[in-house]
Amino acid sequence: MVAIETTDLTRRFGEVTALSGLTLSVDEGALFGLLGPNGSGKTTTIELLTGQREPSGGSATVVGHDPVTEPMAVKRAIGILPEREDPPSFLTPREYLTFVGEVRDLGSEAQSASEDVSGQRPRTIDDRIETWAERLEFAGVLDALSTGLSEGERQRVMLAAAFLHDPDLVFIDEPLVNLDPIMQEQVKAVLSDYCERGNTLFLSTHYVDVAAELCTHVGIVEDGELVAECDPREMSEDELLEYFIAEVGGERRGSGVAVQP
Ligand SMILES: Nc1ncnc2c1ncn2[C@@H]1O[C@H](COP(=O)(O)OP(=O)(O)OP(=O)(O)O)[C@@H](O)[C@H]1O
Repeated sequence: MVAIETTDLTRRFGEVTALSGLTLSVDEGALFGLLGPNGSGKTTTIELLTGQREPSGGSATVVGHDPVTEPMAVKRAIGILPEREDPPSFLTPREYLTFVGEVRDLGSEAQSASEDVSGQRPRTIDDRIETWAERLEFAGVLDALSTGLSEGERQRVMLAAAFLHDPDLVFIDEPLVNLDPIMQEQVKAVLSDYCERGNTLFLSTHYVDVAAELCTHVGIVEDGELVAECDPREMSEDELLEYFIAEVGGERRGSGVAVQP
């Protein structure tokens, strides 16, 4: 089954073509990585697929829904962590996640009986929050004001918010920014585990090593165009880096092509 399908998806901002004729298919259960240098159209793609922006041309289907005509159906079915999002500074992570849980209708009996990504069956929103806080190691700051959280702690709270309602499909724009190497490993394990359970992840990243290590399918974008697709499991990280460099212009550019420090 296909989770995401796009045909000639295009978005222009005045004179700038942020995305040009993207045609792509992502299977259910894939850990898909949209890999591209800065300004190549990754965030715009996520915005179009999640119904946050309308395309200038082309079409898309996300878990069977059109993000232009059925944005609310798409919103209900997915989780999302945009590139720059923080919990509100005057709320604690627990308060914020409780709010998200209420918005996601997790208080109802039917929802609270469902199995979450960890295979457990949390009964209440607070059980879910505790489970994610343990998994992503922010239990110690659950009741602290978010204004005092580190960048990495905020990122983990927002990750928990994206997964809280056990969606079948999650979009994450640059999943590992702001995380220390130990937390990166923890989050990678959560993401892989999520897909091994048959769910689908759509990541955007400009880090080749993230795509090489995590993804089952990579699409390389450059100047708003999909220039190549590959299975990173069939190549080493160095080979993917070489492939990427060859596809995005032949030279390694400090601003865009990157392996994490
Ligand atoms: N709201 C906007 N108004 C005008 N131009 C925009 C807007 N959003 C994006 N763009 C332009 O569209 C192009 C693609 O931007 P986008 O943010 O999708 O790239 P990206 O691959 O996510 O970049 P990065 O890795 O730096 O986040 C860029 O040239 C950007 O300047």
